[in-house]
Amino acid sequence: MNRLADYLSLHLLRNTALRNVALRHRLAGALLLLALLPLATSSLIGYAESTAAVRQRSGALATEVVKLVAKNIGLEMARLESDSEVLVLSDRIQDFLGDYAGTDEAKRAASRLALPRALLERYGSFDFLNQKYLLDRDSRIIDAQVFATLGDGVAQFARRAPNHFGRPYWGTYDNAAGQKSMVLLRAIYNKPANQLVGSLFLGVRPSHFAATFDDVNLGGGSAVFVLDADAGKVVIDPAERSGGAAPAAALTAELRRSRQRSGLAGYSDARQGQHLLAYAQVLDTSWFVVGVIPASQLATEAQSVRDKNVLIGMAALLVSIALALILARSITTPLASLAQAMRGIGSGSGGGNDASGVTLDGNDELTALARQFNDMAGRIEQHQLRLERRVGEGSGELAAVKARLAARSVTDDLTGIANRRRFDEVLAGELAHAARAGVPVALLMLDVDFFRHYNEAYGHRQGDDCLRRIGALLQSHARRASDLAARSGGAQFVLIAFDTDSAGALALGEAIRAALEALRLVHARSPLGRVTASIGVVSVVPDDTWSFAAMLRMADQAMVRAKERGRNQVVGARAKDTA
Ligand SMILES: Nc1nc2c(ncn2[C@@H]2O[C@H](COP(=O)(O)OP(=O)(O)OP(=O)(O)O)[C@@H](O)[C@H]2O)c(=O)[nH]1
Repeated sequence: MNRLADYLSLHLLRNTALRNVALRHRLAGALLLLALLPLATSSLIGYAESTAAVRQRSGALATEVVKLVAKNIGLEMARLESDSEVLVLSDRIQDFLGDYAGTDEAKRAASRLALPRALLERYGSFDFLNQKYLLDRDSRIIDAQVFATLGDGVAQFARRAPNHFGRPYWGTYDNAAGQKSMVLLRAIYNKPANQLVGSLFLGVRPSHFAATFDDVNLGGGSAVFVLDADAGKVVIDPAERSGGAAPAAALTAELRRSRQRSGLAGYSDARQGQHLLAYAQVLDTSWFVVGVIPASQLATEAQSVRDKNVLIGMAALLVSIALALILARSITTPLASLAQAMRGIGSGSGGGNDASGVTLDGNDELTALARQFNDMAGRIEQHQLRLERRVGEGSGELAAVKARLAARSVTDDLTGIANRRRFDEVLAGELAHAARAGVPVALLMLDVDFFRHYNEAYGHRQGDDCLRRIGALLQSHARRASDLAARSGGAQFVLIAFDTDSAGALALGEAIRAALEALRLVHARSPLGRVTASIGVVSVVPDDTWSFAAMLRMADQAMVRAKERGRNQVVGARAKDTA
């Protein structure tokens, strides 16, 4: 897994734009992604669920509310029922109804007058009852004052009312004058005979029930009312809106379809759009308490939940951006100072901003790295100092060695005076110099006489000593800085004398010869009895045509002639020697 991650991050992305993005931006991006992914996911889920949650919560609430309203209406109805029961079971009403059902015309007439009065005495003070009648066995109103049309309507209502198994029946009734009533219809039996003697018709104003829930509110745009599913119309509406609280037909269809006593449904209204519908049946009636909430209101509530979510999300995003930046900088800043310190080492200006190197507080890997780096920088610095010291010492030694080598390359090992190489260099230089200056330069060539015999007679070591003494002698005759005495090979020496003409050169040669002879170095095998030398001398004012080799040849020829003439003498070069 790690290897795969390494491969993806280091190799696959090597040449992509990502590798060109600064480290702190990449780190911040990674941290942001970590923070954003769960945030975005939860926001999406929250967004999707908020509508459903609001709908469910509102629906549950509305269902509870309508159930409560239905229960309260039911309780009020039960109160009216029990009150009416007390009335119809009273001896007075029972007796009057018994008389009315009898055959005694006088009693019938008296009870016809007494029954409405008894009813009025009982219910006359209740405003909410807009109709109160006692009906005979044939459902005719027992009241001579009542108009025929009204009487017919009530009689029809009573006859059509379903048998309610001895319990009161509740229905709705609109009379000819346009009055709406919630009607309690109670059958009255003669107690002793258990015989149906008539019924009680009590019309309750809808507003009486409406008062039990007119302050119930399910939110803006919503409505609570009572619908008669049998009649397909709104029967109690506290708001008393014109045209009904809602399209009764659509709601009725929905209630009939669901066949539940209470529940939640949706319905669509072409005029007002989508609605949520909560309903609860009033016990033992075809009435339903209905709560209607427009979907637009739910959407508004859901939107406010979402707005809150978005606000919280934005705040969390800002916090995570700030944290990501802080975290990224906490990594990249120490790295940057490490990199700067490394650049410092690379350019030779030290391990850090100051002598103590990189200073990082903390206990993390970067601090450990900085500590190791400081150690390493310190060691490198020590090492560098040691190296510099050794190079310094070495360069002194080297210069001495070089000087020694240089000196050795131009010095004759045996005699310590200049060697043939040095002689060649100097002679060439002097010739050029003299040519420029237009002055003579002289060359003396000295060869020790019978030296082979000397070696043979005294040994090679003494021969060396002899050569050393001759070298020193010659050196002592090189008086000017530009003069040079050199051993040109074997028992042969040369002397260059600048600005010296032929006469001067001959005189110098003679001085050398005499000085050697004056040393009185015994040479038994020489006819001369001591160490002597033959010297060839040449002096020229050189021009560009003069070569070094030609001058050597002339001196050599002069020296050979000195040998031929008997040795131990100085001979000057002749003009023909130049040929
Ligand atoms: N001891 C010693 N002898 C050397 C050295 N270099 C050359 N010789 C000897 O010097 C001698 C030079 O001999 P030549 O110049 O040929 O002849 P010569 O015996 O000097 O006689 P003439 O030059 O004819 O007078 C040789 O015997 C060499 O061996 C040296 O460094 N030390």
